[in-house]
Amino acid sequence: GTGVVTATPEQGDVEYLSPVTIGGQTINMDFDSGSSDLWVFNTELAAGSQAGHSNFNPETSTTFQLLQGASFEISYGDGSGAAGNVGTDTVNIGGATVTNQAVELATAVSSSFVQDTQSNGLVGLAFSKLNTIKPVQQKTFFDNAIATLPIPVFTADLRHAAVGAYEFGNIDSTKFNGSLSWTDVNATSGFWQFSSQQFAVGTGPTMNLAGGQAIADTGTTLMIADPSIVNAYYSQVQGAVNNETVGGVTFPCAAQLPDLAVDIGGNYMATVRGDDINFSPVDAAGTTCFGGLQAGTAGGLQIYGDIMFKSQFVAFNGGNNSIGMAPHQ
Ligand SMILES: O=C(Cc1ccccc1)Nn1cnc2ccccc21
Repeated sequence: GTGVVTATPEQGDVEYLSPVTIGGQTINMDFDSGSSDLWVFNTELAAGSQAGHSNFNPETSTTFQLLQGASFEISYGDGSGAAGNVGTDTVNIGGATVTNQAVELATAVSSSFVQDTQSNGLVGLAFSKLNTIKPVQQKTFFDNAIATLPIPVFTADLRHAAVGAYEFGNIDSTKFNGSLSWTDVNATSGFWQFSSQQFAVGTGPTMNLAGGQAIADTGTTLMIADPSIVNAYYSQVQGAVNNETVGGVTFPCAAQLPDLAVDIGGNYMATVRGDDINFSPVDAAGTTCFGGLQAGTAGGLQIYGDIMFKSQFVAFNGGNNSIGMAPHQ
């Protein structure tokens, strides 16, 4: 069957939380198309780390089974991470159910996860080759569910400061304008990766980024793009500066922000709304704002995170490794 769950933004759209039922226990988790581990806060964690969180209790689940000798250890691009043991249990996401899903029980989590008490773990939705479980790598929820879904797809409908949805096994065409533009994905890296070699700032000319590559990553808050894109963009924003102290580009919160169009696989120019690139104030007075578009390393892999998803409905097709995109309805 299909599955649909709400995707509720935290304050400031830092991340989106969705309800996941593990062994009959419903826990709000962060769906992450940029990684491939399903790990959860749980009663094995130190009490100080559990505080404030919903903690899965493997002992009260009648379907949980420990995966003897298995462990995981994951670290993310922002330096955060988690590690622990592994079991299997029945995982139900909005009706889409997998009976023997690898459920990773963190025994150690980094402080940024402990502090974010609304998030109680991650559901990795990138390719299973990135799963960190040893000695035997395990499959993601989507990989396990795909054979039972009417169509081998999950979709992300993330909104600015509003409740959206993740859906498995169905494409809800009432959620986007026009038709989806489909692009082949190169799964070699384990990410939902595609070429992105052109961009345009506002009504300006289309510019080239030879060899540009990007991933669709719901687990990243911002949009990390090549410095050439970031410089071209903020050259059009009065008062934009590279602010070392806060660690990125800031500008006056009153600034008029142009849209940014980025190429998706040579088939489609995805327009990211300028408003969504005004991410958050950095000062109490709300005078200076932090950009939702920030620079990665020149020539590096670009990370199209939630800032892009707020403008684009995205379908991930695991049947033929492609991504479909269209503006939100
Ligand atoms: O790790 C990344 C991408 C990233 C961010 C910053 C610098 C370099 C690369 N995103 N991500 C994907 N899942 C995540 C989970 C937690 C934190 C970040 C997460």
